[in-house]
Amino acid sequence: MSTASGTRTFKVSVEGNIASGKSTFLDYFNLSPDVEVRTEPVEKWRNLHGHNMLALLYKDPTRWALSLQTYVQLTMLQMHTKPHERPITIMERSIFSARHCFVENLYHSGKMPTPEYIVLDEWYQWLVANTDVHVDLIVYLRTRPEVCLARMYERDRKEENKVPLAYLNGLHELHENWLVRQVTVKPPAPVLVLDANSNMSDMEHVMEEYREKIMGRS
Ligand SMILES: Cc1cc2cn([C@H]3C[C@H](O)[C@@H](CO)O3)c(=O)nc2[nH]1
Repeated sequence: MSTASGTRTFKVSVEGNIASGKSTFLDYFNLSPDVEVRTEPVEKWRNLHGHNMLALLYKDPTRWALSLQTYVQLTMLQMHTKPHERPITIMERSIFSARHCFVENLYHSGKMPTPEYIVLDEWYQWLVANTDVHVDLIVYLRTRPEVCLARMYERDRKEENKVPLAYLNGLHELHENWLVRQVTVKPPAPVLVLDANSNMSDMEHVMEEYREKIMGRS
């Protein structure tokens, strides 16, 4: 994918569980003029023409999982395909984690009926085959679910205030299967695994190292 000015864009997706530290990690890259950071469009999911799709999901997942995940898939596709202005684009999550982590988790935890799961997968398979959603590198912020649970409650996003550890455990295992064990589907790009359990502010040196790794690969 080339930028408007014609140079090739290096595309990175930062993956990880809920409250694994992605926003903090992305903040470190927001400083560089060569990097465009594209954060997860969670505000769109919280206000779709006045409807809070995220709140609806957590209130009644079986009723609303398809609606939210269909809209997530659209907003992630928009994030992948928006014209790239800078040599490096770093995205918060991707159409891939939408499908292989969040949709999979809802389905395998019995919150999404099989026909709805198949409809989402048909859309996903067509989009991946017919649009340019490629990424060149995945950075996986690897955490223990208990660490995410504590950070999630500390962040205190109102829709998430009843999300149980079991939900984070499910998402964790799916990230591990996808990005580390690679037993289910192969990741779409090489994976850099970063241990994100310690407090992000203690990780300045690690962030610096990763910034060099990512800038070096671009
Ligand atoms: C790609 C993708 C991200 C994503 C986030 N979420 C939820 C988890 C968090 O509570 C919130 C912000 O990441 O949205 C979801 O239900 N489905 C998703 N799919």
